[in-house]
Amino acid sequence: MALASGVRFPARALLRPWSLLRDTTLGRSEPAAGGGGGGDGARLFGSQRVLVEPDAASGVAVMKFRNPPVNSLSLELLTELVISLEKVENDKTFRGVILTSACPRVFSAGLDLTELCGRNPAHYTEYWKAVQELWLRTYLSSLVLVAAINGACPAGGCIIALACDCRVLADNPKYHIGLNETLLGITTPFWLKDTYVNTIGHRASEQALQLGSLFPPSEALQVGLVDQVVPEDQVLSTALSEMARWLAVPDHARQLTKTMMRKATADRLLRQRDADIQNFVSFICRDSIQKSLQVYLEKLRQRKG
Ligand SMILES: CCCCC/C=C\C/C=C\CC/C=C/CC(=O)SCCNC(=O)CCNC(=O)[C@H](O)C(C)(C)COP(=O)(O)OP(=O)(O)OC[C@H]1O[C@@H](n2cnc3c(N)ncnc32)[C@H](O)[C@@H]1OP(=O)(O)O
Repeated sequence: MALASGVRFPARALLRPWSLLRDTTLGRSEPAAGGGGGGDGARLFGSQRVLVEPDAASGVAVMKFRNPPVNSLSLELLTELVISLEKVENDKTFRGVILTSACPRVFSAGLDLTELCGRNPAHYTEYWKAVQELWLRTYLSSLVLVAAINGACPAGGCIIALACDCRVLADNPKYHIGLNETLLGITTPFWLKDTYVNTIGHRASEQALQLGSLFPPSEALQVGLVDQVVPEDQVLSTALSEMARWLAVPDHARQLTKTMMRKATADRLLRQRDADIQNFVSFICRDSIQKSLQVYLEKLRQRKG
């Protein structure tokens, strides 16, 4: 399936893309009707790993990641997120999406490390295409995207949040947010670095990226990585209030302004997408990088208990 940003999607999504989306209304499991869940505010649609709660009356859909235990961005979750976003975008009932987690205490643990370790170049190629695709689709979305960050938000989790228009973080000292790639022995790709710079500025990014800083809520607010820090039980309501503020602006003017602000950053990736994939694949295939990632994953597994 060729998506708006030009990427061809994994074979299993190619065959029957909508088969990934199942109607979860009243626990039924049927193919979702094309065109989205507009019209009936109580209707749910989504997929195994992405729950979508549309409210047609307000034109806002709440999209919840549910890939337990930590919402790591597996190829399946990336694919389902792209398809869910595309579905909401194509339904003109909707003007905004709130991205949040259905897993307790974690927004997203970032890229699924098991997708980055011990696989072959063809797999890394497919995986990185899906990462690029999700970023492009979120970063350039014509909808208002608000991140309701209700848990830890490292690395790829932060990347999703950064692609949104606005970020609300729960005030829990355990809910760190940031790009910690260097601590895993890997480098942040240029387009994600650019997104960081666009959000918190050059000097703060230089420091945070080199140190792999994960910021607790108060520091994240101070550095400008999030727009609001609120008590945990107010994250969603605050995100909805923020959404209302953004939706009060006429769509066409807001969308043109968003494009004006973001196009150069996105174009930089679009111009060298294949080269970026090749770069990633040769980088991730290095023995030294594979070793670093294995060690990091092993430490994560042993940390428990
Ligand atoms: C010179 C050329 C340059 C070219 C450059 C080109 C490309 C650049 C190359 C690479 C860029 C790649 C970018 C990567 C960005 C990423 O997202 S990497 C992922 C980083 N993520 C993390 O560091 C987070 C790790 N996780 C945690 O810190 C914690 O799990 C948590 C999120 C804070 C939650 O803690 P909690 O205590 O609730 O849970 P556990 O830690 O017990 O975890 C439960 C379970 O889940 C497993 N797990 C956790 N995170 C991941 C993950 N990201 N992927 C896969 N699995 C994960 C964990 O191991 C436990 O598993 P179990 O023991 O089997 O139960």
